Amino acid sequence: MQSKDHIFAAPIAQLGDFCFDQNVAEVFPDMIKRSVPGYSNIISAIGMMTTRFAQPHSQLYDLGCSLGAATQEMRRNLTQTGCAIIAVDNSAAMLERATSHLATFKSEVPVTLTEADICDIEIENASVVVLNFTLQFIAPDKREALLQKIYQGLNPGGVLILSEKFISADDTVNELLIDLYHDFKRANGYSELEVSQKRTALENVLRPDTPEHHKERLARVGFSHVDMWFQCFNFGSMVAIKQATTE
Ligand SMILES: Nc1ncnc2c1ncn2[C@@H]1O[C@H](C[S@+](CC[C@H]([NH3+])C(=O)[O-])CC(=O)[O-])[C@@H](O)[C@H]1O
Ligand SMILES: O=C(O)C(=O)Cc1ccccc1
Repeated sequence: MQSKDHIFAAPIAQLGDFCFDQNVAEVFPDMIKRSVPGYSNIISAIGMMTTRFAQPHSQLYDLGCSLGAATQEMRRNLTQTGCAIIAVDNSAAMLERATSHLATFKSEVPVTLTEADICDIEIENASVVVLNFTLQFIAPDKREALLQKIYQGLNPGGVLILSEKFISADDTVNELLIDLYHDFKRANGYSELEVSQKRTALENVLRPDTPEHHKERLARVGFSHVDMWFQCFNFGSMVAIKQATTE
C-alpha cells in the first residue's frame, strides 16, 4: 500500500523548511508523481539513455536517489557487462526505503546504496551520471564544483542526465509557467493551501536556475554537447555529453 501525500493539507502555524524526513519518504512516490510534470517519462528515458551510454566495466551513479526509481530503471535497461550502480542520498529515511524497495526486484547488477552528501563522494570510471531533481537542492555556490567533479569522473563519451525545476529569464513566461504548474498540481488533487504552504516551505531549500545558466555552467566545466531533451512547464531534463575520444 502506498501512502498519499497530505503533508501540507492542514494549516501549519510555524512552517519550517522542507526536508526529506521520514514523513516525506513515506509518501514520496505519490508526492513526486503528483508534483513533477513528466516524472515517469523522464525515468523511462533514463533507462533508454542507460542502454545507449553505459560502457562495459564502468560505474553508473544515481545522485540524490531518493527511493531508487532511476537506479531501478538503469538496472533494468543495462545491457553491458561488468557494470555497477552507485546510488547516493544523504537522507537516512530515503535510503532505508530505497534499500527495501530495490530488494524487491531480481537483478544481477550490483547496486551500492551510500548515505552521503553527493558533494563529498568520489566519482570515477563513470559512463552514466544521473542528477534527477537533486542539483536544485545543493547550495548554489557548490553546484559548479559538483558538476566539475562529475565531468572529471566521466569517461569520454559518458553522459550526465540533469533534471531540474527551472526559472525562466523572461518574467512574463516565468509567471505563466509557474501558474500552469500550479494548475497541474490542483488538477492532481492538491488544494490551494497545500500548493501555497509547500511553495513557502521550499523557498530557502529548492533554488532553481535558468536553463541558460545550466547550459553555460555545463559548458564551462567541459561538456562539449549540452541541450534540453524534455521540458514541461517549469520542469525539464538536460543531457550533457563528454566528448568521445574518437570524435
Ligand atoms: N547534498 C545532498 N547529498 C545527497 N542527497 C541529497 C542532497 N541534497 C538533497 N539530496 C536528496 O536529493 C533527493 C531529491 S528528490 C530526487 C528524486 C529521485 N532522484 C528520483 O528520481 O526519484 C527530488 C525532489 O524531491 O524534488 C532527496 O532524496 C534528497 O534527500
Ligand atoms: O512540489 C513542488 O512544489 C515541487 O517543486 C516539486 C517537489 C517534489 C518533491 C519534493 C520537493 C519538491
